Amino acid sequence: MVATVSDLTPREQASEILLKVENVELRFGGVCALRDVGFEIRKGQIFSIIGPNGAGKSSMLNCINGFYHPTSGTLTYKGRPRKHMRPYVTASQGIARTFQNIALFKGMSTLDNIMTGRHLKTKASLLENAFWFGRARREELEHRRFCEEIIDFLNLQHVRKTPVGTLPYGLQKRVELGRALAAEPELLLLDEPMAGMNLEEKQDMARFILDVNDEYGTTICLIEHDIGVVMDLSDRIVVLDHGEKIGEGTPREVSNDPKVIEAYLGVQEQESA
Ligand SMILES: Nc1ncnc2c1ncn2[C@@H]1O[C@H](COP(=O)(O)OP(=O)(O)OP(=O)(O)O)[C@@H](O)[C@H]1O
Repeated sequence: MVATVSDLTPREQASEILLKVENVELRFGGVCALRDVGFEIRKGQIFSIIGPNGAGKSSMLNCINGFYHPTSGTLTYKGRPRKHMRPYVTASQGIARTFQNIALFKGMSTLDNIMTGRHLKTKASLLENAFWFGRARREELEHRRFCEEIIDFLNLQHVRKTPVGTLPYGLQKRVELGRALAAEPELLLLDEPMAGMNLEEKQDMARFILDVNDEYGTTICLIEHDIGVVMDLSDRIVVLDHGEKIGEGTPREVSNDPKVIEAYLGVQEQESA
């Protein structure tokens, strides 16, 4: 199926390509999760991937952060094509992500969970860390200061010492965002950050995503089923269906694309009616 791809706005053209996905195919035995998928994410964009259940959205994020390896095709990040890259390598190159299902240490506090996002920034040796002297001590104080800034930024001060397992769902999702931000990502992958949230929690999360993009300059790749949120937040959207790209463009272009309406948006409307 040939997807409609619209022109970029002048602002998008002016910013460089951070991630280029070309002809990516991903197979699990007989299941083709992604087939010939391609798109570009430019620096500073909020880029969304949408589509029905099983369309291949999470598989795409998993390819970007190195959790899955495409069967064929290329991913080029910051100008360098890469193959078979492990998640810790992609993380060290500035790609962070949150998960569809919350993946936090439930018994640990908000601050300690966010601190775990700093571990790739640690340079002190095992010995220095074991005895907490010299570089280890200095680093931990710097990391703590950085994480406290994130806590302020995300309005989590009132729960900074609370074990995250006792927090309401919306706040846990916010802590997960904080942990991803602690890694100072250039590209932040958000897998359904609003799933299971009430309206107020969604509005808060949408505001934080915009603030992260605006204040930290972080490029964001978002998967989200709430179409209203996607249309409000995104600079550009790619639409997948059965592993194939069926549309791409601005929110307005995508929402007027007959193929996208037939495969996804029309169904969404019927479901919410
Ligand atoms: N590890 C895996 N092993 C086998 N099949 C997989 C695996 N991961 C994904 N798939 C299959 O790939 C296809 C795409 O799944 P994926 O989770 O990427 O879709 P999705 O668009 O994220 O769906 P949802 O919106 O429901 O999360 C599905 O058919 C799924 O069953």
